Amino acid sequence: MTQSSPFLRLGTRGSALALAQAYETRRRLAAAHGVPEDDIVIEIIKVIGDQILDRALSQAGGKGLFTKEIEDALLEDRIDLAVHSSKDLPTVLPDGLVLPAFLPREDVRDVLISHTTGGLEGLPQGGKVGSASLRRQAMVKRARPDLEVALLRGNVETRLRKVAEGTIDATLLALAGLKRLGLIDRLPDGVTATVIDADAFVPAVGQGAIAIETREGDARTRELMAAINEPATERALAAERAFLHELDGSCRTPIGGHARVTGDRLSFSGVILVPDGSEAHETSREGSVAEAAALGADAGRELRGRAGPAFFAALAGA
Ligand SMILES: NCc1[nH]cc(CCC(=O)O)c1CC(=O)O
Repeated sequence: MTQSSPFLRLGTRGSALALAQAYETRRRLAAAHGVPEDDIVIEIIKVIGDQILDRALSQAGGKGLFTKEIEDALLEDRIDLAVHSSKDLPTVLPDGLVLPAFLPREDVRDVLISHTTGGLEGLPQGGKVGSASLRRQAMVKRARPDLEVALLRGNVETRLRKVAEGTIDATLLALAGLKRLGLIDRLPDGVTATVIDADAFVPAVGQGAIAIETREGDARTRELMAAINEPATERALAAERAFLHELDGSCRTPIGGHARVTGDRLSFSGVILVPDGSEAHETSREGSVAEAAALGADAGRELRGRAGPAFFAALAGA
């Protein structure tokens, strides 16, 4: 095939993690359709979220900061598919875009990176935990009110280095990211990784799952994507994204949502917290995978009702 007509044009951010996900997607597509990997061209697209490193993204406009420029490229027909961390995707897509495939999910759990062993319980009294995630900050405060949480942004390697250098006592990262980067087995000297149970520390909606976005009207690409979709992950994401959609489109709510699919059954756990961890509301659902989105939405509505307007008003003013 000539360079002017590749089999597919794949768009991605340029971070090491984004590229690892793009390569995995390309590998699966090439294998599924019997084409050389070189026929799937990777276009690296700069996004605003990668350039804002000095403040919490929730303050900089929240969701969409990692996706806007890539979605523009899709809408303008400069690429055929975009590869995203599901976690970074808003629950409402721009008109004309769809998510026709989710790849088999990596481990959904968070990992505590620290000098000490014993996970969160092993951290020193009053220790400092760096994270840019409102969910992780609130869950840390809930488990250990004595700990100080500090904003820590930057890519995975930068965050690991901050712990290694002792600027902070610990940080939390997605195990999925560490695995995809091959970092889990070569952490900097002196730091330990402790995987945290997903029931105790509910992961972010979409954590560990790669989502493929395409134009709604591009039947060819959508059909090509169907070959790499994993239904169990797609169903889990339907539940989690419906839950998130009921509660927050803005990325300002500390929120966790996690669905597990076993055969045709789905179980879902969701939690919302206030940023200092002093208040939390949790719920769960069990049901058929066929009603994934309805289960997630119903769980979201329950928590919205239980938390009440004052909970959300306090977040908006935070
Ligand atoms: N917000 C950044 C981001 N988006 C997805 C991942 C990890 C990979 C994943 O969850 O699929 C990360 C880094 C992290 O949270 O440690």
